[in-house]
Amino acid sequence: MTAPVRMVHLGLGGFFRAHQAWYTGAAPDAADWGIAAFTGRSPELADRLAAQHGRYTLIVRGPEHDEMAAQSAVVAAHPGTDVAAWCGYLVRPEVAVVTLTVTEAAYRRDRSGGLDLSDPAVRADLEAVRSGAAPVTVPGRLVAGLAARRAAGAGPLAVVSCDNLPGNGEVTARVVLDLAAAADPALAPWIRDSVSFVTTMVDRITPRTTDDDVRAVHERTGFADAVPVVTEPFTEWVLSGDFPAGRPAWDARFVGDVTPHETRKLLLLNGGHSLLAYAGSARGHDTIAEAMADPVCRDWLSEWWDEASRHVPLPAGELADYRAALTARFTNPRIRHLLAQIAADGSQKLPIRVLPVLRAERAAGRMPGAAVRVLAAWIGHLRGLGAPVNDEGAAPYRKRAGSVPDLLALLAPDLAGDNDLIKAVESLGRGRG
Ligand SMILES: NC(=O)c1ccc[n+]([C@@H]2O[C@H](COP(=O)([O-])OP(=O)(O)OC[C@H]3O[C@@H](n4cnc5c(N)ncnc54)[C@H](O)[C@@H]3O)[C@@H](O)[C@H]2O)c1
Ligand SMILES: O=P(O)(O)OC[C@@H](O)[C@@H](O)[C@H](O)[C@H](O)CO
Repeated sequence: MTAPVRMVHLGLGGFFRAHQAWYTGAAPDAADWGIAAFTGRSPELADRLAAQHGRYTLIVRGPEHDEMAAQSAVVAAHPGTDVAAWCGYLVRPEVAVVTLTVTEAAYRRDRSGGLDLSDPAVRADLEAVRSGAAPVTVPGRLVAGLAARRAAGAGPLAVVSCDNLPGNGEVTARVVLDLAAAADPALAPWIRDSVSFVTTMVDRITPRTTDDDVRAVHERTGFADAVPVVTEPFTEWVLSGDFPAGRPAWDARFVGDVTPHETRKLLLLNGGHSLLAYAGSARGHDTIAEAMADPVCRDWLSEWWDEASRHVPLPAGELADYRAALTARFTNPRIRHLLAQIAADGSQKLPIRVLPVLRAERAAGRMPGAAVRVLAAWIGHLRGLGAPVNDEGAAPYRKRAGSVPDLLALLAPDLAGDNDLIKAVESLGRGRG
């Protein structure tokens, strides 16, 4: 029997299906928790998944073999443009949880961390929310859905961001409340009272599915699955916040403060990924595992982990274990995690994954060679080295990529007067030719 829809997801992609949907399907009360999932933008995955009634295969790819399991937590799939269907779920009192995996850029923040009200798409959505037309951005869709819920008297619910952003619950609350306050003064107080913005650390490496994966699923299971998902055996989910209308009995960790866990993961795992994406692709590698087989990249990663670990508030033993586990995960030769996939949206990722270490090290009077290397490698990438640039926010940085001081003035104005840092970045850039 199909589970009733009690969860709604925005950003239907690989990671959501390997992580939140997997946790929901594996929960002891899975029969009570169906998910209606919406793509962020293009309809393609929704159409393909809907044609399979939401069913897909999760390929859990270990270093030696694959395990394949049919997944059924997703009971409806819709294109993100179907705002009527989106609001149609949010007005149901039994819908208790909204999850998000929409990428860092989709939160549309300005430099202060609030909603970027100068963004034309945000301004258009402000008008759309006011006039009852269909919004396009993620904050716009959330606000439209919450306005519909309020009007229907459907009660409180939880919004759970699962994107790689520090304080992703607070980030989501801020952009939603900024838009709501600008659109309808009565809506923001209702959201403050009725919506719980849960903060999470999510972790499961999920590379893009390839045609070989599609073929392998068909051969092994007999199911002609057009949209299987590949992931690694490791998985982790740490959450902090309330679920006022209930939640599935996920086998996750619930804590008062996610910060130490997210700092560990964002700096060591994601920061390490970004280092390899820019510096490793410039050395001719295509995947994380290939870069890990290069002793030069391995040394660079180890330097980064030494530097970043100083700024993770966890015991040394725990960090050593995490590094060992990360090494095993990154060297899994059967996971083809493309450096080009990880390199995308660097202008959004560097400030989160690398700049906190750079700032803290400079404040302590040290020159952090590894953080400088990631920055120099990203600048090299903007100049055309390694993985191609796939980043909507990159244009102003590309214009300034010829000058480290100009680029720094835009990326991190507080560091722009640091001449020693500028020299260090420039000299690494020269060294890389
Ligand atoms: N892939 C991983 O290993 C992994 C692991 C942990 C967390 N995450 C988080 O999940 C996010 C999605 O990763 P994925 O692997 O599922 O990617 P994906 O490309 O498979 O899916 C991304 C989804 O986000 C939507 N989207 C992208 N940009 C958007 C925008 N500007 N506005 C609205 N929607 C947008 C897409 O339409 C799609 O539905 C990542 O950005 C990251 O924050 C991913
Ligand atoms: O998903 P992104 O684009 O934010 O970052 C790319 C990778 O660093 C990321 O997806 C990791 O694989 C993931 O965070 C592991 O849990």
